Amino acid sequence: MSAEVIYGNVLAEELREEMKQEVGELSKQNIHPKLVVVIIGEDPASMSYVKGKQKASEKVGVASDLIEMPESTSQQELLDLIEKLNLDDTVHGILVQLPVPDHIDDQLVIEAIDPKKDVDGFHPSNVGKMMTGQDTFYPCTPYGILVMLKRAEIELEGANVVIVGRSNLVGKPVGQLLLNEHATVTHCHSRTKDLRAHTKQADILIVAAGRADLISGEDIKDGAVVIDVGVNRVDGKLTGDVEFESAKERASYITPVPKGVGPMTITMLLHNTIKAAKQIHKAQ
Ligand SMILES: Nc1nc(=O)c2c([nH]1)NC[C@@H]1CN(c3ccc(C(=O)N[C@@H](CCC(=O)O)C(=O)O)cc3)C=[N+]21
Repeated sequence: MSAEVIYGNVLAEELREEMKQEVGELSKQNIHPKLVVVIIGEDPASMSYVKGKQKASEKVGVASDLIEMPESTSQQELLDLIEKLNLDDTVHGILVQLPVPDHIDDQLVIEAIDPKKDVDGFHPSNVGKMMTGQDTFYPCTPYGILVMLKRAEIELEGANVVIVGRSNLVGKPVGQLLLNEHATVTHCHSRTKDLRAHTKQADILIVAAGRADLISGEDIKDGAVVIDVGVNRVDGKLTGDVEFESAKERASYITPVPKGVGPMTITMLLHNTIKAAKQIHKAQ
């Protein structure tokens, strides 16, 4: 078998076209969705994602401001900036690019963002809503994965989903979203005994461990759906957590890196920003 490749960039393009129409409609009601991205320090990888966000926003017609702060920014300065953005009625979405430098407590930063503007879906209030099956901002990468699976018409109800990685950004929330869709979810991580025994059982395998080539063809079941969330730089090239060529031979569907989950993450960020603007202005 050779898997069908799910190109996130193609789906992202379609969704962005739809969102562009919606932004056009909103502008007639004098609503202009605006995202502010805050980045601290000059990590080249972070800068590259942030540039992607700026470009996509422009295409969709979402205003996107970038605030670049030096590595030496104090925690209080950052919290003050967030407070100012919380109170600014023209700002609908606030994203602080993670990771932040070590001298800043990331959880404090996440909790400082007004949950109504928390387009990353990281605030405990929004995480709690997601966990209890309420409508809220879902974290962008998990939400992007859910949309990809649904668009490919992959059966989620009763599916054995195995997730490798348990971060607050991806592993934990993607499991929650798929549990809400009635999947049977197993979370694996660095302390899991016999990882392969688990991954081999997966109808849908989601790999978000941050280790290049952690998973290869021998680790997956014939006909599995493989979602690669890895973003590793190896010799300057972006690569996933899945050894693509061998996995592709076994899988029914597979996402590549790049052009897979990444572009969908950005798309769902714009979706959340539009949603925030509508909710703040109580638009239809
Ligand atoms: N508060 C916060 N929210 C985030 O959502 C967040 C974050 N911090 N910190 C970093 C991670 C990583 N992330 C990516 C988004 C898009 C691509 C993406 O579009 N990648 C392209 C290629 C980009 C390239 O070539 O560099 C692709 O996969 O095709 C990748 C990674 C969002 N993150």
